[in-house]
Amino acid sequence: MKKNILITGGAGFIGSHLTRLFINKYPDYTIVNLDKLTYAGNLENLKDIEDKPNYTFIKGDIENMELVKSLFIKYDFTGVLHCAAESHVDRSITDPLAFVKTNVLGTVSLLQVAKDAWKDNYEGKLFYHISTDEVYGSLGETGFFTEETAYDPRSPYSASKASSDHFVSAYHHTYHLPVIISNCSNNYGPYHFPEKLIPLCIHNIINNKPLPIYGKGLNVRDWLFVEDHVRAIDTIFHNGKPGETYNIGGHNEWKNIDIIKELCRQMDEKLGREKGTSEKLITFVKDRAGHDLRYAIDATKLKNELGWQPSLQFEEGLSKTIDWYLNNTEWLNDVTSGAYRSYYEKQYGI
Ligand SMILES: Cc1cn([C@H]2C[C@H](O)[C@@H](COP(=O)(O)OP(=O)(O)O[C@H]3O[C@H](C)C(=O)[C@H](O)[C@H]3O)O2)c(=O)[nH]c1=O
Repeated sequence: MKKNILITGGAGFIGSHLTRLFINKYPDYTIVNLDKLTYAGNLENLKDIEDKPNYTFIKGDIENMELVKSLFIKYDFTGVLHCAAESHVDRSITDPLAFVKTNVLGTVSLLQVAKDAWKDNYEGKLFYHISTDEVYGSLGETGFFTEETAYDPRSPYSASKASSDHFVSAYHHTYHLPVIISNCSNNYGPYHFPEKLIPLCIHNIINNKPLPIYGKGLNVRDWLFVEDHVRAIDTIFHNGKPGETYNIGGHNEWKNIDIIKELCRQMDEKLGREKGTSEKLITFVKDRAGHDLRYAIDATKLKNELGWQPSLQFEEGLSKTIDWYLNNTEWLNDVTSGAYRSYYEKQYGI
């Protein structure tokens, strides 16, 4: 069946994996990727699919309602997969307003355009918001987030995502816009911008730089391979129930210090370095302000209702991820040096 779908933030980490999956799996779909190409959005992430006939890239901001309206008119979208977001918690602590702008105002602008474009006939339409488990706040040493857990965001980043989730739900309740939200745990995998824990430490191990561990490294995250996440989004987009929320997680909890030790172990082996070499780079630094202790997802609803489960064991996913970075040092050097940005700045005039 033919569909025209708008993916926002398709040049980002999760967005590029999602775009690739949809382009390759659904040749009958027309996919329009609207991305502002901020520091974390990178067209190199989509090099392998950029010439596909069902793919179009538009450089632009989700807050630009005139632009988004014109795209709805031109492409007659039946679906929106909304990935565009500022995503780094540390950046949100130093610049909260940037997060309100993109994550809150950007999402509401998009909702408004979708509602206006679809208001005469919601049949077959879906606005899908890709969100985070951080909206639920922080867990103690036990328990899991379920879809019924009350929102309790604690960082400017999670507050902005919680707010955007609430707007998505509000458009459903007030205007009956068909929406779905999924809240996912920490992702890892290829094309992850090296400001986040895993790619940052891979980059630093390669370059023999310190591995900064906040506090004592005892905070816990539930890690999911990004390709498993986008498979879940695909399943939910096609089979989920409008108005519903789905939690997505890896059931794969690690203390930060343990995950970095595992990363060091694998990288010493792959780089042919003596055992214990990379661990010596571990450096405990000042803790993140308001650092959430633990996230863990109960993804039973997704498993029972839609049959999704993670496919990859963590050690294997981490090994695949490290191999990708070792084979793509040019990508890593470009995104850390700014060479890539200046190339696309010239190309797209930003
Ligand atoms: C960058 C960095 C992080 N950390 C700690 C902080 C966290 O406890 C853990 C992971 O940090 P990271 O910034 O990679 O990810 P989270 O803060 O958990 O948030 C991530 O996962 C959720 C679901 C999203 O929704 C966010 O968009 C995504 O960024 O390592 C360090 O100890 N050192 C460092 O240098």
